[in-house]
Amino acid sequence: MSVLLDKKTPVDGMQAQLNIASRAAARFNVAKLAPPNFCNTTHRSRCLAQLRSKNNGLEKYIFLNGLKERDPSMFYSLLYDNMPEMVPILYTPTVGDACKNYSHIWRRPEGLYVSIGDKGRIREVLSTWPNLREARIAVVTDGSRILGLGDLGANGLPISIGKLDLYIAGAGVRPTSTVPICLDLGTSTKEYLDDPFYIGVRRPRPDVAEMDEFMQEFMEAMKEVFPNLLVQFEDFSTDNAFRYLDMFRDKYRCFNDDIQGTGAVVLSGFMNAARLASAASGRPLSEHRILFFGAGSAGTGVAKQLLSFFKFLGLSEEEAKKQIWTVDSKGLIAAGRQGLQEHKKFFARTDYEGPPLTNLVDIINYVKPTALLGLSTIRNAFNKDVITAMSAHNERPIIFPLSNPVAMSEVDYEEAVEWTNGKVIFASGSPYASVTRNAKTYEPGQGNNMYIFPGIGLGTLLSRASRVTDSMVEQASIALATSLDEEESAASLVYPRLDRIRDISAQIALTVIRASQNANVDNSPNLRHVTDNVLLSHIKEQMWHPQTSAELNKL
Ligand SMILES: NC(=O)c1ccc[n+]([C@@H]2O[C@H](COP(=O)([O-])OP(=O)(O)OC[C@H]3O[C@@H](n4cnc5c(N)ncnc54)[C@H](O)[C@@H]3O)[C@@H](O)[C@H]2O)c1
Ligand SMILES: O=C(O)C[C@H](O)C(=O)O
Ligand SMILES: [Mg+2]
Repeated sequence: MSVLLDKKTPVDGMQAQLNIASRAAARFNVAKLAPPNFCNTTHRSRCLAQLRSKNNGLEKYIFLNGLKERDPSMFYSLLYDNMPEMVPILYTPTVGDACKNYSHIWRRPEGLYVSIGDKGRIREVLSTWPNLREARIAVVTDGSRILGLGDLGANGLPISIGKLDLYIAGAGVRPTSTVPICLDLGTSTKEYLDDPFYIGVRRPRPDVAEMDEFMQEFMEAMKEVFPNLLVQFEDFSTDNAFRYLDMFRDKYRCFNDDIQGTGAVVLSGFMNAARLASAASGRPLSEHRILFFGAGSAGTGVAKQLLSFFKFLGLSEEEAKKQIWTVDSKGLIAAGRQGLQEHKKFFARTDYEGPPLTNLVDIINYVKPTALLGLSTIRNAFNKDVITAMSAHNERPIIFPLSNPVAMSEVDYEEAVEWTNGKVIFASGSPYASVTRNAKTYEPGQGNNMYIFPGIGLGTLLSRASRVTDSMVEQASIALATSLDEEESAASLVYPRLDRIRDISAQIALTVIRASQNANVDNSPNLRHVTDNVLLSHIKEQMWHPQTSAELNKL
């Protein structure tokens, strides 16, 4: 049985190695040095009250980070029970602030840095990780495109930590089996190079050849040092994101969250959104027209995955491609444009030969899309004119401003509701609160890959799949789309509520395991011969659980 799988054990390993304080806390109880009226249940409420007393997101992040160090069992227990409140702090959007300021708020080592200077001895550096034997999932960033915030260099580590917290809380992956990694290759951001507190190497980023050599050595060393590891690539700048996925996906157990995870999560939300829009307009599903504003790693990854939406309806790949238009900073992407980057060529329109179309409203009036998806990092790009143009063509326009964090969102929920008279079908990358208008409450969806990667990871680990195949990712997407319960469907949601994420991750893991078996990349033969019900119970049994408050009390 895998080490991911022990249930209800207190957290130690990596935490204990890095957290002398947590051991001190354990001794504190044993030695009965607690204050006379100390009780863990009250202390739990005290911790929550302390969290809520902080004035801003970054302060809350720092508080939670400290709690994780002092008392990891309490931290995970609180996170598990309060995901809708705590996820936006540990993850998007506040993790963006934590990254930007990481060199200033840094308190202790909490992940693995592999620097460009380590080239030639990366294996040795990786071997210093405290929980070598237990390691199962690494989230690896090079800090070059953190959310929509640009090149944050070595400050990118919190994004890996935040993703892994979601694996732990959202899929029951054991904390000691997670490995947050930041590749410290320099930064092109002058502000950091000039900052006396900057924690990374002070140099510009390497050229492609040097970076490729580094990455080859890194991935080989990862496989040697952590033979059971799944690698999730996160927030690499677009060219590198595509290149390393292509270079490594058939050789190592890895996937790229921004390309594949985002593709899967948006396909899933789009399937539900298209049904709602078609119910209002009577338009056949196969006639949806999708306009992407932003054609980077995320935009292109999502567009490729959305081909499946049309293929499920019987369209060929060529026919499916015709339903998709892409826009970058130079306007509508047409095949005739000179110097198109490689990843933009696939969706470049061959049927547009006019002068460059650069204004989004003009593009909408030309394409007449049913859906507008933003992955551009351009705040407020979907202004009132844009949303009004979408409304003019659609009874219920599908508007997904997917850029993160909130400060990069193409449109805020309140405005989208206002400008469409409440008709919008909406999902954003970062969380928004519900909106009440004319006594009616509208609830936004959150189209964030956080709904997908925990289940893909869990399924990959339990099946011991040697690769993450396209079919595993696609099946994950379908499982998410069909996971809405009755109440969520009745409320016309396009994604399930976050507090159900564990159940959903289990469902996703099941389909990922089945897809790995169908692709013959699985290495857990026992799981092949059980029914889906038995497999689902097995998955749930394998999930790690933080201690409950009653269990904490017994310590
Ligand atoms: N919701 C999610 O789960 C999710 C997942 C991954 C990425 N994202 C977000 O998507 C955004 C983009 O990520 P990426 O990796 O693709 O980044 P990127 O920098 O590679 O892509 C940005 C794209 O937007 C285009 N763009 C920039 N300015 C523009 C303008 N003025 N007009 C039109 N297009 C413009 C660029 O040409 C490029 O094609 C980020 O904010 C990221 O946080 C969200
Ligand atoms: O990190 C997120 O919130 C989603 C996504 O991976 C992103 O890069 O924006
Ligand atoms: Mg990302």
